[in-house]
Amino acid sequence: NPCPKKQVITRDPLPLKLKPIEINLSVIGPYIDYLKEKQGVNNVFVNGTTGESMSLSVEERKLLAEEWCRKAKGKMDQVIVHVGCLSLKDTQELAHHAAQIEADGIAVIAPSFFKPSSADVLRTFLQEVASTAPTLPFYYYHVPSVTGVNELIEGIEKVIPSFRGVKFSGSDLMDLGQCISYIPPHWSVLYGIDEQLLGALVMGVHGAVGSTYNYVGCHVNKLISAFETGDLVQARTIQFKIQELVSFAIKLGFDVGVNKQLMNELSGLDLGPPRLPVMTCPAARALAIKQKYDSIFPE
Ligand SMILES: CC(=O)N[C@@H]([C@@H](O)[C@H](O)[C@H](O)CO)[C@@H](O)CC(=O)C(=O)O
Repeated sequence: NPCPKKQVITRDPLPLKLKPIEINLSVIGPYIDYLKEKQGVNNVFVNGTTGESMSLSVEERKLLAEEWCRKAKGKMDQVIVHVGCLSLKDTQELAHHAAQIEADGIAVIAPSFFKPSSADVLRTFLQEVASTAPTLPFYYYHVPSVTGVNELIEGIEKVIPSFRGVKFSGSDLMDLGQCISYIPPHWSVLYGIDEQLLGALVMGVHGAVGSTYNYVGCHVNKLISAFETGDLVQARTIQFKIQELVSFAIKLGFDVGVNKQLMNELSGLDLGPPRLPVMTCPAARALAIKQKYDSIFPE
């Protein structure tokens, strides 16, 4: 019988939301205060992965970047605005805008639908973007699935004089080490895998950009200080705690939507839900991760 009478539906029904979730600029100011005062975070990287940039319109990204820059003035050391889009024109428009609003730097990820066919092609894409904001420090947002970083950065300063470093979101320590050993002293490599930052610090990264720093920022600052003073036992202890939290979350299902909910719960601010196709985190999952957080990092 091709048409069974009974069907068992085991999936949770998807929420039917016809209108996209709107951005809420009013929470940015209070969120900056929370990051600074409660997490000891003094630099922000906005409109990246955690900020769901790829789900936002160019206009929305401009409004968000503007508000971050305005509210962070005098409070944060740096606001780096990620401006990468699938379209070169949109990326250029956002880069130009970031310069107008006096962001401290821009970062660009490689387009991921029509992927650049070689490092040379990607370098040309980045060069075209950088030329629209030539005075802004420029960071390449490296996600290894798109292209190798080392072939890309070799000689890049000749075509992008404003090049200042890489946001490195790969786990290959050989690739990372070669990137760090290549770069001049005025560039930075910012590491993007929170659960293995300590390994990257040993390799020589200069900083870290990560989603979990929204709520473990204060602990990561202690990890970095412990590393810098040579207290590896303490640095490892903190790193292992972060690993415990992340692996617990991954087992339950960890994505940008879950992160967003954790930011809500742990900041105490109403930052709202994510936008489709990122799904809102089920309440039970957020609660379980929050309880785990509280047990790993008691007040
Ligand atoms: C793929 C991804 O979202 N990576 C995160 C990490 O912080 C990641 O969530 C964390 O290491 C847990 O795996 C960040 O690198 C993303 C990030 O910094 C950004 O918002 O641009």
